[in-house]
Amino acid sequence: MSQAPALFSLQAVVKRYQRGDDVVCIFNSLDLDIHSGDFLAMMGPSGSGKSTLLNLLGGIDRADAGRILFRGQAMDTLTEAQLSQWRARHAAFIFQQFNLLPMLSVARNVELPLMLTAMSSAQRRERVAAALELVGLPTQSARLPSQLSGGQQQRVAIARAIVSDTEVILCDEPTGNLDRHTSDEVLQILALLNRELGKTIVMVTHDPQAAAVASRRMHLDKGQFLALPDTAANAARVSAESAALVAA
Ligand SMILES: Nc1ncnc2c1ncn2[C@@H]1O[C@H](COP(=O)(O)OP(=O)(O)OP(=O)(O)O)[C@@H](O)[C@H]1O
Repeated sequence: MSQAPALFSLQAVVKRYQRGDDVVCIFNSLDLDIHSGDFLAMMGPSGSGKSTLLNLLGGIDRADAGRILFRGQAMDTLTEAQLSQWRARHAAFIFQQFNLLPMLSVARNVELPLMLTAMSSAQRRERVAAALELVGLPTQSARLPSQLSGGQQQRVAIARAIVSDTEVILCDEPTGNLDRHTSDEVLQILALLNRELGKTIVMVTHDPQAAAVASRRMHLDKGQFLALPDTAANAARVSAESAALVAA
């Protein structure tokens, strides 16, 4: 029986940046498979290339050499317009700074990714309401981002990321601006999206407690990944989930 291809397969990926007269090599030959349903936490020193990798996965940046396959199809052959279409259908981003538009209401911020689709305004309203419900903010739709706490703003950003129902969510330090309690709330929502809706999540984080929520942890250093062992807490969670699945 043939095995389904990885969702993302990075093969001998090279990424370099020009810095003044120098060329800095971020990835010399990076290999990585990410599977559908993974919740992958990426850790590593500042400047090791974690955000660069998210940008490569999200089609915002391109590799200088090597291949990035999505479901077995090469992303590097796509034109810029095709890449934008691919992003709209397959990948959403969540950032440390939330990146909400301050002059738009919560509902309008969440609706933005749908404005490029053929959906009617009634369909868009329905989707926005469902997304805000899912992140626990059903009554905040008319407010402006500045009227919300940091944790609530990040939940709006999560609603915006899920409103198009993309299968991949790419998170760059999603809890970097939040206190512990609020971070935990945001992480629980991400875990729920992964567990209940099957979203594939790739999360860059410096926070070991955030990484512990993921099902797979990797450490990026000097252009290569090391898999990190499961924590006891995570192993217990995975085993409880497996037991629940077996019982179902
Ligand atoms: N567009 C760019 N042009 C030039 N250099 C860049 C560009 N983007 C990133 N870099 C450099 O590439 C390296 C990796 O950057 P990246 O942001 O991916 O690291 P990171 O691991 O996410 O860091 P941090 O944890 O501090 O966010 C850094 O040295 C950065 O300065």
